[in-house]
Amino acid sequence: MTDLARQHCTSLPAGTPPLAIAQWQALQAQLDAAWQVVDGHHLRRAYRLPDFASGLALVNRIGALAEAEDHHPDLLLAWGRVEVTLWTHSVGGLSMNDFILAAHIDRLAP
Ligand SMILES: C[C@H](O)[C@H](O)[C@H]1CNC2=NC(N)=NC(=O)C2=N1
Repeated sequence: MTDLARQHCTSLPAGTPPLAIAQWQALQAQLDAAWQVVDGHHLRRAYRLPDFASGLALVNRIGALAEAEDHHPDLLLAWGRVEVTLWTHSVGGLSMNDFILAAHIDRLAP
């Protein structure tokens, strides 16, 4: 298990700034290589699945993690595809919480 996957999301004080480039690059290196940082603002991973039901099951498992961590990705479900997009609304960009939740998601078998 990575260090990130041992951590849990925490509520961030008002005014917390988004992570700087060097900070998110170091965290991204600890995740599955499938995660991409898009526009320096959000974190995205796409999964290919054999059918709709497998994607729905993955969405449900990610949803349960999101509720447990009180940190919620946008989830796109299509036939054979799930896309997970994470950012922290309260900071207007990326925070530690995005990388912690991504590390927990990486522990789920797709
Ligand atoms: C009160 C509660 O902790 C907040 O609304 C949480 C819920 N889930 C969240 N999810 C995401 N992705 N960003 C947030 O800032 C966020 N805030």
